[in-house]
Parts: sequence; structure tokens; C-alpha cells
Amino acid sequence: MADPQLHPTVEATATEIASMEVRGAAPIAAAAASALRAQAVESTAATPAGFESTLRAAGRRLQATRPTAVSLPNALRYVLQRMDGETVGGLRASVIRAADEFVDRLDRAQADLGAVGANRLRDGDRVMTHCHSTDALACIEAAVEQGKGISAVVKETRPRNQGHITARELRDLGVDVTLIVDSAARRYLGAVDHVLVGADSIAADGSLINKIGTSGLAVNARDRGTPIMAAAQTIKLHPDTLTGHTVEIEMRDESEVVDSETRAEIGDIAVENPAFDVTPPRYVDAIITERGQFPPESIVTLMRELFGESVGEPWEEPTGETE
Ligand SMILES: O=C(COP(=O)(O)O)[C@H](O)[C@H](O)COP(=O)(O)O
Repeated sequence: MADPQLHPTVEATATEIASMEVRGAAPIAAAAASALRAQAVESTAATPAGFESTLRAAGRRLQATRPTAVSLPNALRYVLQRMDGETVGGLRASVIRAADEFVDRLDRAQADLGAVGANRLRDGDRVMTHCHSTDALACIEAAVEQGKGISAVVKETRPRNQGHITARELRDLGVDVTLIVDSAARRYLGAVDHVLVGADSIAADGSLINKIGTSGLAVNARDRGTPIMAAAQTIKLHPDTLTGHTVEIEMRDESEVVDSETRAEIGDIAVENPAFDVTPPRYVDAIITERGQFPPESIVTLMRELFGESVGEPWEEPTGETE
């Protein structure tokens, strides 16, 4: 049941994230910040406490949609931790300012990251991609803008085939694209210069959490001597992992794997559909961020600098206060 306090944009955004109409870690973060902004603009709360409580409820609704991309809670943190003011008007202005600033920083970070990633790509390079990552594509786009000729082998990325989005977007950039099924990846690894993927989260030990299939691809790439780079702006750094928490891997519905006819045919065979996996840091050559490129093992230093040792959950109601 929809919470009547919540603005329809918050409900709509939460539904779009859960159903993957809005997907990919960076677009999810931007949509969540914009939804909080809509909640702030339209809030009818009569008191400052009521306003704050509704914004936190909106944060909880958005946070509950998908568990793996840390860009979502990081976006909510960015906006809610800057909610400040003595009046409803003051609070509203602070949320609008923070949400606008967040989206602006996200765009700039992606452009800066693209420039860093493009430096690793040479004229004539062939890149293999997995899934669809706006951060990864920003690197190729920047390389193309520098006049480099880039070609790509694009994995379709079952079960939802986000590779098709990547293939279309790369084609539109003027990249020569070859689409392959996931299981063909190893055959092509010897003929590509880089594997380039995005990230949903980066853990403090440098582990890369990304679309299911990334870890197998990385192990194969290492075996073939093909470097693997992960494009991940710093909102993908998972602050909870500094204190030993692991990243929850989303399990999605089996209907993404088997249609209803196949389901009826296979009877009681179990179908599982994990959406992400964890690639150990030793298989990743570089993490490309807007702050430069890092060997995975050193990312913890940047994480501490950006988040400190403790991170709050500003969408939770402070204990002892309810409204
Ligand atoms: O794994 C995925 C998307 O998974 P899903 O399709 O299940 O959301 C992407 O590689 C990352 O989210 C990075 O994307 P971006 O670079 O755009 O943040």
C-alpha cells in the first residue's frame, strides 16, 4: 500500500527502480535524489519535524527498492544529511539545494572519470563490455572524442540483455560493435585489449560488485592476460564495508530467466537469478574514478578520506521521536 504521505514521484521512482525501468547504479542515484527533491517541493507538512519525517519516509521507500548498488543509499545520505533549517521553508530549500548539487556532481564526476578512463585507451583498441554502465561508456565516449578509433565486443548479458543497450549506444558513438552471447566471451578475450565494466559497489578491500558474470569474465581475462578496468565514480564506494559489512547480492525473480511456458515444462526444477557477483580485487587491474585511477587494494584510502569510519542512516527516524 502506497504511503499517503509520500509524493507520487517518490512512489513512481521506487516502482521504476524496482522494476528496472530505471537501472544502473548512477541513474538510480540521480533518480533517488530527484525523487527526494520532488517530495520536498510538494510537501504539505505543517511543521519542521513533520517535514523531516516525511523526507525520511521517502528515503526509506527508495532505499527498500534494490539492495546492491550503494549509489542509492549514498545519494539518500548526501541529500538527507544536508537537510537543515528551523522552518519548513528552510528545510525545503536545503533539500532542493542538496539534490541539485548531488545530480550536478554526479554528471561532473562521470565526465571527469571518462577523461581518466580514456587515457588508458589507445587509438585502434578493442574493448569488451559486460552489461550496460554509463560510467564505462563515459570512458569510451571520451576516447572517441579525443579522436581515437575504438571497437567493441559487447556481451549480451543474460537474463535481461542490457548489452543490447550498450551495443546501440556504442554504435551511436561511431564505435564498431560486435555483439556476442555471454558464453562466447573467452573465445574473444585474446582479441581484445581491455575488459571494461562498471560497478554497483566497490568494497573496502577493493572487491568489485557488478552484474552477474563479471567475476567469471575477470578470471578468464586474467588467464588470457587481458587487463580489466572497472569504471566507478566514488559514489560506488560502499562505506559500510569499512566496518566489515558485506554487500547484499540481489536475487531477482525467476521469470527473468524462464518464461511461464518453460516454467510449466520444467516442473519442480529450481531456478535462481542472482543479479550481481563479487570479483576479488586480484582480478581487477584498475578502478577508474573521477579522482584518478587506483589499484583495487588502495581504494580503502580514498574511501576513508571520503566517508570517515562511520556512516549514518539518515532515513531512519531518530530514536524516541515519531511524527
Ligand atoms: O551492473 C550494472 C547494472 O545492473 P542493473 O541493470 O541490474 O541495474 C552496471 O554495470 C552498474 O550498475 C554500473 O552502471 P553505471 O555505470 O551506469 O552506474
